[in-house]
Amino acid sequence: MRPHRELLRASDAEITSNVNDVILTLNAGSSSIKFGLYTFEGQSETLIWRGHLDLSRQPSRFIVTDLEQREIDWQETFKGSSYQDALSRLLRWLVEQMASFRLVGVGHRLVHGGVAFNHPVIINEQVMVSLEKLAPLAPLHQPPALEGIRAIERFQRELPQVACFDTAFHRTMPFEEQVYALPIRWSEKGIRRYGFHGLSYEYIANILPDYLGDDADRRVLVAHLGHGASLCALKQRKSVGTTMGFSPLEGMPMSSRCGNLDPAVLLYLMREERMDIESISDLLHHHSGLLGLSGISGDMRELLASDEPRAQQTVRYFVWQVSRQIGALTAILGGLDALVFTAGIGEHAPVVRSQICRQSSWLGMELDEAANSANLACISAPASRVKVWVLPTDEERMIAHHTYKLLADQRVITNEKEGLNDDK
Ligand SMILES: Nc1ncnc2c1ncn2[C@@H]1O[C@H](COP(=O)(O)OP(=O)(O)O)[C@@H](O)[C@H]1O
Ligand SMILES: CC(=O)OP(=O)(O)O
Ligand SMILES: [Mg+2]
Repeated sequence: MRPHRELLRASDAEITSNVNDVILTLNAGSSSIKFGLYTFEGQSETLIWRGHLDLSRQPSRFIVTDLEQREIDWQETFKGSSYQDALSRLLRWLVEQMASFRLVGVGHRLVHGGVAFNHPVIINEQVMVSLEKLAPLAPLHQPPALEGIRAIERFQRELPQVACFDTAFHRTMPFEEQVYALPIRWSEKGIRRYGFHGLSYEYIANILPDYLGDDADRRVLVAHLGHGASLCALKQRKSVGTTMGFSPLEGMPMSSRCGNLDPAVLLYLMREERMDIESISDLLHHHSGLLGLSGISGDMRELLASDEPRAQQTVRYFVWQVSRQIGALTAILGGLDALVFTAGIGEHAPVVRSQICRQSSWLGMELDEAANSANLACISAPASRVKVWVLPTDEERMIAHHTYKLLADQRVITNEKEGLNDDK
């Protein structure tokens, strides 16, 4: 199940770098930071270490693993539980590693790129001003990512940093997917559907031919089911529709986010319950979804392990809503050839996959339950008309790829190999 690195090659055949030069990737989430360290030999990136700082449980955890997923550093707890504390812990660890490596660039996942950012960009002050303006549209993700950029700037001022956008992959969606039925001037002002999880979908689109062969270009739905959850409809491996919209709140219910909601509910909460903007935002982002419905947990692992009827009802609700959206996006595609599960729930919860496929069996989807339980790559029965896959996503690799390519194209990273050889 390892990704086919060839597909993620930089197109410029000239690009090479010193093997000790590394790029750091940062993927800031609402309750975690995922990071990776990559070297670039020739034209393709190689992961050295990846790590995870989990702030959702106390004590906060800092874990670093190598290519074989062996833990190479493990700090059960570190002082404090804020995003700042986590970043400081990460930067301290990085300094310890710099005896063996030279950090030449940092790539960040920026959830929101608005209409302006269709491609990765090198970050400067002007870019930062634009990104800060977009922060209110993704309050769980954009502020921590911006904090990460500032922290790296304080750490090493001259280090080039690159922003890679979740929204960029969805710019191929047609007009019908990109606008709301508001007077068109609102769309021109940026009140439109952007879509998210784009780096994850781009990665899956890149590796699809390895698994699906020629069928990769047919009608494919990707279900990114993690802490946040969305679906993306792919035709010729380009996004033609997605469930998230203006912000990562739209679409399916998520860990603590509500998903689709009649806008009249918000008007009611303001008018009748006298709720202010901050409390509504807190309700929709932090207290809704699986957590709000079950009253138990927003973590699918805990819901699946619980005997409480409300936990089981919440899992059924999630399955129902995902299946509903599978039907809607299949209509946009005009039929379905393959369904791909990815991200935390998609990759690790066979029970949820099985229930979703059972509810979508009317589409011609039939699982091989043994393959599903074993988390194999192809989990559909041989006779299934719609093929079903489990493909682990890798947003970090996508960020590393974009960062290296952009910095090399712009000659911000230079080829020092010859110089090194001369020294020998
Ligand atoms: N073994 C598992 N079974 C069920 N759900 C799981 C499992 N492992 C992880 N998850 C779910 O995946 C979520 C995290 O997914 P992930 O893609 O890492 O999300 P994010 O990037 O948004 O933090 C958790 O909230 C948890 O509900
Ligand atoms: C956009 C989004 O919801 O991201 P995540 O799933 O990482 O929270
Ligand atoms: Mg994620």
